[in-house]
Amino acid sequence: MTVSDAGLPALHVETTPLPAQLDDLAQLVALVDPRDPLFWQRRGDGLAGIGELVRLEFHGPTRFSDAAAAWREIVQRSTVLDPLGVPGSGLLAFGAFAFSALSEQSSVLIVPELIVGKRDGHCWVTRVRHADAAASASDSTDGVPAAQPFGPEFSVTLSPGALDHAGYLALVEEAISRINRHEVGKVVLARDLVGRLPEGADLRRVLRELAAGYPDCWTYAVDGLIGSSPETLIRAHHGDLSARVLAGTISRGPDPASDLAAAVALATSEKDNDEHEFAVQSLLVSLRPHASHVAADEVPFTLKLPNLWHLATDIEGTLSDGSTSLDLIAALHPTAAVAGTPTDVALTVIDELEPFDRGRYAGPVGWVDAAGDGEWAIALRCAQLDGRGGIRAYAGCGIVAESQPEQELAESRMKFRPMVEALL
Ligand SMILES: C=C(O[C@H]1C=CC=C(C(=O)O)[C@@H]1O)C(=O)O
Repeated sequence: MTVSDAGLPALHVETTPLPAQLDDLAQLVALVDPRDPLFWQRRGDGLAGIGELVRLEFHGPTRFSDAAAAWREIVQRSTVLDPLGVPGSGLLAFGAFAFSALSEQSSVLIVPELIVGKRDGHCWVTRVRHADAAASASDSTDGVPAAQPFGPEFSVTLSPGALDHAGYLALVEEAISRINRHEVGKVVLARDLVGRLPEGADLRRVLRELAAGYPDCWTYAVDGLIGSSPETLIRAHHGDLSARVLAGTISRGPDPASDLAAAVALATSEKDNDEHEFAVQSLLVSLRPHASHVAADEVPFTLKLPNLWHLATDIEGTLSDGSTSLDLIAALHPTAAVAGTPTDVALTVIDELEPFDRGRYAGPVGWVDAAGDGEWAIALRCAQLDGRGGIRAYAGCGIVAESQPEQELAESRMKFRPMVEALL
């Protein structure tokens, strides 16, 4: 953490309901910083963060518990006036966590100065300041700040990074050999694409493309991590918990008949159902100590996205131990959808085989509020910006005994599509 416990701030937070004036999704995304956006959105509801009032960084194996402890302390010291009480109103921090305890990349919690939110027909603005700072003149105006016009269009071509196609095929072959030697049951292996953003690129354009193209996914931007994820790691609201596990993938068909055939092939594929079951079980095992009444459908459903079909299982439960959503992501990460099974062996294999640091790819991304409630996705279909124009996108595939390297390469290409197309 960059701030010692003693240095954790006391905040004054005030949410003001707004007349429903944010009907248009473009308006919400237009509010964020074009170069360093803080953003969270799904199905037209979302949160735009403006300004960075508090930034906490964490590293290593204690990154989640340090973040949970720091957040508890900040909440305890702060005053929150929130007459609305809907998910996302009041005090909140956006967060993004590194996948690996060994990552060089920091994990962050960021409290914006201003949050504009839209949820279930409610719109609001939340203003946050240090408790000992005088309220500024703008605090007395209840409106939404004016959006800056969008910058010029730009295009970024992504090309293979640390791992080219041949390299990825070899990696998958190696993973299959290890699975056949019973060293590991399933392992998720990723590859990367790299590119350069033009000077001054307006990232709101990328977010707008992602949100419009993937409205049922979580479109996010936190500290240069940008993407659109279909996978909900955990949502916590007043004790109700929900998660969506995804694993098992097939390409969309080019016409209705072949598209339906693809969905049926996925739903009946032993390989994909095995891969999926690993992921569901890993989430259930990690969630049960914190929840009662945990329920999951017995058979996965096929989730249709614009670029592919996934096998999906929705899980619900009731929080039983007072954990915050930060405690829960600590318990659930990494699921078998992004690591493998058994988790510790899969992590070692990933570490040995992948020739790059995953950074925050496949880590939790989302937000936490003053009650500890929050929404956290798994950071998939994403890219990380390095602040100097460099951009690195990631996509991975669950490898099991029946995997075919060429098919996994093709699958990773489909998973890159959201970012590749949003940057074009
Ligand atoms: C690891 C990724 O996807 C996971 C989520 C859904 C389906 C997956 C699969 O079928 O392999 C992966 O487990 C990724 O998109 O980079």
